[in-house]
Amino acid sequence: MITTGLAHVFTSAMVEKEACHSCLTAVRVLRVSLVDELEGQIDSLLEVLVCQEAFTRDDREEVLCQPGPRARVRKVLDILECKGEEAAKVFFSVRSHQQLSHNTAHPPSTEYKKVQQKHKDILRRRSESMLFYNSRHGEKILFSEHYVNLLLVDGHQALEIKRHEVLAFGQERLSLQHKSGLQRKIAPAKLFLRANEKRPIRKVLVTGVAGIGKTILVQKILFDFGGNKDHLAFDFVIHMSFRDLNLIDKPTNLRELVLRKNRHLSKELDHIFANDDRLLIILDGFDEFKHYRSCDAEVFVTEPEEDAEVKEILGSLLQGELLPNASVMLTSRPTAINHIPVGCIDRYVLIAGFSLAEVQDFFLRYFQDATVADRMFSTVSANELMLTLCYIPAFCYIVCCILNESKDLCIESPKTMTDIYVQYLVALLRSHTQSRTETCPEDQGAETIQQLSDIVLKLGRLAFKKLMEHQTLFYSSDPEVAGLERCSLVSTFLDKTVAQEPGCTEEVFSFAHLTVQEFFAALYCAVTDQPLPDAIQSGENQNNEHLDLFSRFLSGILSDRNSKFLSRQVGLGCQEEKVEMYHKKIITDLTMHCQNGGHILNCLHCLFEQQDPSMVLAALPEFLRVNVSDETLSQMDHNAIKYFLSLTEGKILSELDLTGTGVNRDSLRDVQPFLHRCQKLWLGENNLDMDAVQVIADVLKVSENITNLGLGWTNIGDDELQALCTAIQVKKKVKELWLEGNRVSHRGLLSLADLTPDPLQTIVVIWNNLYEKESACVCSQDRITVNFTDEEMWQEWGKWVFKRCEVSSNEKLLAVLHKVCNMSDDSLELQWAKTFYSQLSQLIKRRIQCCTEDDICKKLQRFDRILNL
Ligand SMILES: Nc1ncnc2c1ncn2[C@@H]1O[C@H](COP(=O)(O)OP(=O)(O)OP(=O)(O)O)[C@@H](O)[C@H]1O
Repeated sequence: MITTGLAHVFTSAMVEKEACHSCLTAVRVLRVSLVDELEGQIDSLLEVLVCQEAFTRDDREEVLCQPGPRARVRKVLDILECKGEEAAKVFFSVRSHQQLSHNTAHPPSTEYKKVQQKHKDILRRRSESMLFYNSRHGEKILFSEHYVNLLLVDGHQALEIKRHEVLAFGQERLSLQHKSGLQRKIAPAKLFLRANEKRPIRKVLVTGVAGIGKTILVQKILFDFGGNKDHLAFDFVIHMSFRDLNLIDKPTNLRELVLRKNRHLSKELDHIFANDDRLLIILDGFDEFKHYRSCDAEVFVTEPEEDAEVKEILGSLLQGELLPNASVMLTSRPTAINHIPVGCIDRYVLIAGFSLAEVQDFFLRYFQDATVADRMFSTVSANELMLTLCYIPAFCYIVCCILNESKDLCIESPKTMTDIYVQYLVALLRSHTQSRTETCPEDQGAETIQQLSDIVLKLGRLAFKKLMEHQTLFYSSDPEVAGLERCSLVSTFLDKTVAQEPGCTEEVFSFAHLTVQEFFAALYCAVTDQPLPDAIQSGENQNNEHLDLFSRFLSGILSDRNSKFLSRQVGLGCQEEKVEMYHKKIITDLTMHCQNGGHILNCLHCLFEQQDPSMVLAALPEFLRVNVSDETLSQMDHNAIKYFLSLTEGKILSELDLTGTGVNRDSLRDVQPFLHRCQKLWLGENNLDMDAVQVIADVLKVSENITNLGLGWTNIGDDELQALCTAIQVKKKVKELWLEGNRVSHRGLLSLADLTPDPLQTIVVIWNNLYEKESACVCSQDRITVNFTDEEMWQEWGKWVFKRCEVSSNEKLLAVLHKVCNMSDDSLELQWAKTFYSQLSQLIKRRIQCCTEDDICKKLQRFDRILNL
């Protein structure tokens, strides 16, 4: 134990006289006055002596056996005399602390108050500009105008919640933030207060992933304290950052550490330390401390003037050996927290970032103009993936910068998801490598571009391997993860949660979001000789939906502009053969899906990511069939679809299948300019109100092409049908109208009567509000089908559905099976139905044989059983 600095151990004039002697002599000389002085605090003094191991438990028992406090003090002094000089030193040090904290009862002097005000003014001045990533030197962005509330919550995060968050998208991701914050939200000013807590909260650890706002929270506390706005009950707040502390490489002491940046405190520092219960010390960025692994060493200092290594001084402060009553706020990324001395933290706080309202507020403050902010925010919300990561303020900031630059400089704005992620990666790498190497001379130059790209590749490898294994959480025991732990940059991208399992705790890592993992995986695949996953190489839609985003990112990274950008910024060049191979693959897939009507959405996204119109010309399929059915489409999906449709301008679309995609009036208006080019337009299983039907009617009025229109299960009633019939009358092109599962009654059927047999040759109205007798006269025209009797027509239908099933993934196949297995027994007796269902059953069996996912396999088996009953 280091226990020097005896000048502060003795406080009275008498002590000064004795200072030349040893502590043991002082115990003897001061015996009488010590008994008087300490009788009121002997119990607490005794506890501290035991804690500091100057006294054993047996010593304590011996003291406590004495009758009354004065006798106890005498016993302590007796024991000290037996123990010798070291123990006497500790005793005086403890006594000195007790005296100092006793002094706090005195009202603060005028000088103390003056220095306090000066310190506040300085803090306010220092924190009034926002510390934005990459903000230009001298640029003044007012903190008060740009700070957005951060969501602070108590405690650790459960693993299940973490898993859910890593997988949630867009609005859902941001509303999870909101919900999880509701019960546990803390205001920055209340960090050191907790209801129902007997023990004071002195040591608070604030954690959160890279860029979540830890440093900005520190700034907020300093800013509010400086402006007398906070309600933190402290006289002084002293801020130190580990980046800065890294520059000190010789022994120093707490007094010097404080004065380095706060010379103005020198005159009153003794009093500030003496009033340590009114002092808050903020230590920011523990994970950046070059000695963070050795902070829990058992070497302590107990006096502010005692020289020691920085890590020893800070370790003592955190563990309450030095200024035991001072409050300390420590911030750190989760990666480093298990190097924080165990047991010293009274409260764990997690910064969860922004929820939707804060993201909007951020945009408003950034753009400073409500209209521009709204416009920019809608651009981001239209892009679900982009919105997902906006819960991280740094991401939010980078997105705004990118949008702003493209607005101001008229440069190309980021068009695709990959563009944004690439910029995010580069901005984080730049910001973190610069600041770290600048402040760690011993590391200087170590993190060269080469090393940077090595780390990115290591992360990419981990992301890729785990993605292929369908894993989003990785345990520290995994060798792949263990190999990464020692790189400082890794924590910029990997988030750490501590999992509490019965009997043990384990660290669990994840990327900030699954999309970030997919991005890194794609980057790895693009720049190394790692072969493409089989499922992607084959171009089949089956069993590879979990790789959809991965393949979009891959396409984006292999695109000309992003590959050049990445090679310039991170030194990672894409493999030339891969660029070409992927190019060809997109063209082949596009052609194939257009021809066979397979689900094409992901392929359209890959095309969109490339932003190369020549690829569509190269594809030139004979038919244009665009099947994006059975998936609720987001705005991003619409953008990819529209991009393709606009590139094929002037071409007839043999089919556009928007079945079960959640389209409504607005989304139909969005694609309206393209709809008239369709021959077959399938819009079934979407809830279509009169406004949506009106959009379809408008298209029908001008289209020379639409011959088949599918509106099954769209909740259409007689009025909507009437509107459609009027529109069909204009061009008289529609030949087939599918209206199964709606609310059409006899009245609706009457409005169809005029359109049969010309132009409408087939109208399917099974499962509507029709009663046999009533509709018998209209249905006597055999063009209108109200049940399954028309063998030939249903045979055609069966063929069409079956073809679709063949090119569908297992998940889509299951969605179709849900629909088509809902038939009455009578209908199943028909010949077409027998053929159809037996083909289907064979297809299911084939799929079961090569299905690798258990749950899907079980569902397929269930349908197989139903079909074979
Ligand atoms: N509350 C906030 N209001 C406005 N902007 C914020 C806020 N919090 C963070 N930011 C933005 O995010 C950036 C990163 O924040 P900050 O440096 O505080 O993150 P951090 O958690 O300390 O990250 P790291 O662990 O990487 O050091 C800031 O530079 C700022 O642009």
